[in-house]
Amino acid sequence: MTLHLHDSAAGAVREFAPLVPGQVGIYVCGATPQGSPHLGHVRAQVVFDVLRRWLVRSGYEVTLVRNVTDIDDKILAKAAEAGTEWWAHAYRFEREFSAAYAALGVLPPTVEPRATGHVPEMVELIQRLVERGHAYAAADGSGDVYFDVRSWPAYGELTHQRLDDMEPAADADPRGKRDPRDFALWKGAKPGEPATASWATPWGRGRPGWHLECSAMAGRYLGPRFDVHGGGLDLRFPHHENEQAQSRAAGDGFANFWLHNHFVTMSGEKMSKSLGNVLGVPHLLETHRAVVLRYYLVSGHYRTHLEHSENSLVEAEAAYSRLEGLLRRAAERLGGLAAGEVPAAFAAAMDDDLATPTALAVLHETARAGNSALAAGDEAALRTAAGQLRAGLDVLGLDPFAEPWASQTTGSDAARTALDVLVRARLEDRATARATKDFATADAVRDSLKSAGIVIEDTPTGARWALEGEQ
Ligand SMILES: Nc1ncnc2c1ncn2[C@@H]1O[C@H](COP(=O)(O)OP(=O)(O)OP(=O)(O)O)[C@@H](O)[C@H]1O
Ligand SMILES: [Zn+2]
Repeated sequence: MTLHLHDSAAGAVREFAPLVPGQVGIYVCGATPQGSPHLGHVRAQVVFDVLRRWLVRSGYEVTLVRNVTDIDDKILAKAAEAGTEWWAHAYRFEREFSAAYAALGVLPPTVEPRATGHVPEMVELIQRLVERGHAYAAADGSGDVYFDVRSWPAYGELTHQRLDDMEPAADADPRGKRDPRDFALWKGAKPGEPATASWATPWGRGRPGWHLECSAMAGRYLGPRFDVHGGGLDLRFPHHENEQAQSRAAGDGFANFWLHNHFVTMSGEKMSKSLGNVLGVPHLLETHRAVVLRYYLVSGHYRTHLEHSENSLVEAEAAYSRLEGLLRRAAERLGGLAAGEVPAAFAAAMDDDLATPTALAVLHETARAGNSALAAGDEAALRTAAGQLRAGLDVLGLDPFAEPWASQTTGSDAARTALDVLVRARLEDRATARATKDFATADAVRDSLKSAGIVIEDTPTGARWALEGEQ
């Protein structure tokens, strides 16, 4: 089977074929850094990071562009509230987003363009639209420039909507518009706004409309036509519909596939700053390992919502510890461990529209096979299973021996060595007690270790220990 992806524009799963053999260009809508990142924001980036890793593993060269919308009405409003410069506000939270992505093992994009650095590309795109009769300067002299939806019969094609059924675009004063559904490409500067928040254009000073930014940046780095455009489900309309309309109306083919991730939800509702039901990433990292948060995000299919609960993170910790535990024991037994090929069933699941829940189930099967091989002393089978497990986890960004996780465990490795010395001493006491048939003492040792979360397994070569959930 080859890779198949659900294309939201087609409303169906389609076979994926890159426009240029061997190369894939992906554009993912990044953050509007008006506040701190929450778990939902990170889910979106983890989803496209997994797609990228799977494409790379499948032999493609991937260019991934993720923008930062560093100028926006909400940023201006929040900065004014906080009494800071908008650009300082945006950059502060941009850094928080970068830190959250890095903490969860999201690989840096190939390039991360900021909207404010691409005004010339935006002006050029508007000019093309004006020349082709698809954009016009507002009649009220506000300096706004609008996309003329009636001039583009394909408007609505991405989300399968008819123009007549659509609501007015609420992004600017409707008085300057030819049609209330026309959306702003460019927003004229208003009195009282900071001078630094506007740029000179043929239509006067102003700042970019949100949709225009993404079209301009995608075009700059990926060209007029590219393979995949991604983002959260909430961006399908109006953001992505408008991106596609303006790029195609300007003569660009734009995205070949549209992928949309579903939400992290709480009580069934999208985790969202405006609803106030957010869990900040730094806050979650105080009580959960980053790799476990990532395991949890990957454990759901990207097209289904992921209802957050504390219990699901506890389950993720137990499930990931099982996989990690086998890898650590295998590395210990084999004196190191190389990644191998992913299991065939894992590849089939990933090719089936990134079916990560199935892919993870395959990895748990692989770990079980590894555990049996370990117990049976079959090193060849153990090497194969553990190598496959590492390869699969690497695709999901969860390989404990790869960065960023490998260096994070250095400290705990030292702690683990110390623990090993202490536990082994207790195991020797137990062995001595058993040898003298003092079973009461032997059992007391076992019980006291158990109450500390340490389980003992008696093997033909002596007793071994593991942390609960790891065995
Ligand atoms: N709860 C969520 N689950 C999954 N993805 C999300 C969630 N919230 C936002 N995203 C995605 O994160 C990316 C960056 O979003 P953006 O900065 O525009 O935030 P937003 O949607 O305005 O967030 P909020 O609703 O919290 O204000 C987008 O692709 C968006 O769809
Ligand atoms: Zn976008």
